[in-house]
Amino acid sequence: MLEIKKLQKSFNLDRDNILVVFDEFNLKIKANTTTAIIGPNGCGKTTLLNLISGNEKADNGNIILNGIDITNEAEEKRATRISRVHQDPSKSVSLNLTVLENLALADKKGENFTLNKLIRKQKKDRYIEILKSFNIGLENKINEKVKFLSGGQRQSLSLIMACMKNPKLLLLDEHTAALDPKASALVLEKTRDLIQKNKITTLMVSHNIRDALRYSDRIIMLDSGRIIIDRPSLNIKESEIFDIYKENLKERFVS
Ligand SMILES: Nc1ncnc2c1ncn2[C@@H]1O[C@H](COP(=O)(O)OP(=O)(O)OP(=O)(O)O)[C@@H](O)[C@H]1O
Repeated sequence: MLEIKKLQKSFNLDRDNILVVFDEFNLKIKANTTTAIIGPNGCGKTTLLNLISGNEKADNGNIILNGIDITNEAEEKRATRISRVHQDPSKSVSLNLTVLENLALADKKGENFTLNKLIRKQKKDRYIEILKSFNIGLENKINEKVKFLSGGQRQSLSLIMACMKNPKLLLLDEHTAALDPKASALVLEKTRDLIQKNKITTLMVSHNIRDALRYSDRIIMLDSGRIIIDRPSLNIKESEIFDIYKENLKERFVS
């Protein structure tokens, strides 16, 4: 359902230096699966999500979502089908608006509206139901500004908002990296529930190999824009990933 064909992306660092991040990069992602993307700093994880979401433009190649070539589509247009949750909540939610106002905004993604007309009683009841089903007490904080919520509550809200319009593709960009271990575990559990319930195809970038393995069907490791591991998550151990990674680094420095 997501197909990336011969993707190329370089950045002009200065007049004489070009950094090639992806050179003829190919990837196929099956519908209703969760794929974890791991790899060292600078290997291209965020750039890949930026290219898929339209935040960065590809130099060449194709990105095809559900049979439609979206390579040249504007980010706003893609956003009606592709949702993203960032590590930094201020990129996903409006911190100075209330929980309810944020939900109303997410509900109107891709449409023209005025905020004060949005939150009618009927809608409010629906939003409260959605929050209740998440089961972390957010329904008691609907009129609270998001900046006063805990990190875990904020990321949970970001996630609910990202999934509200049933996206075809969900991009999780280290969305629990800034949380403490307990909040991170809670958000990851809730993420899995939401993805499974709504059957959302998901790409999850993570630096935590254990979480990546536990919460995905397939694990991909990138190194310098190349795939060096591509395995079902059930068929690979954390230690094996470290070994392959170390071996790859060694080869790179020897050659
Ligand atoms: N806008 C940009 N201009 C120049 N170079 C960039 C730009 N965006 C990314 N890069 C470079 O591209 C490479 C890949 O970056 P990217 O952020 O995708 O890596 P990453 O795997 O997400 O790393 P991290 O784990 O540190 O977040 C890095 O060398 C980075 O410095």
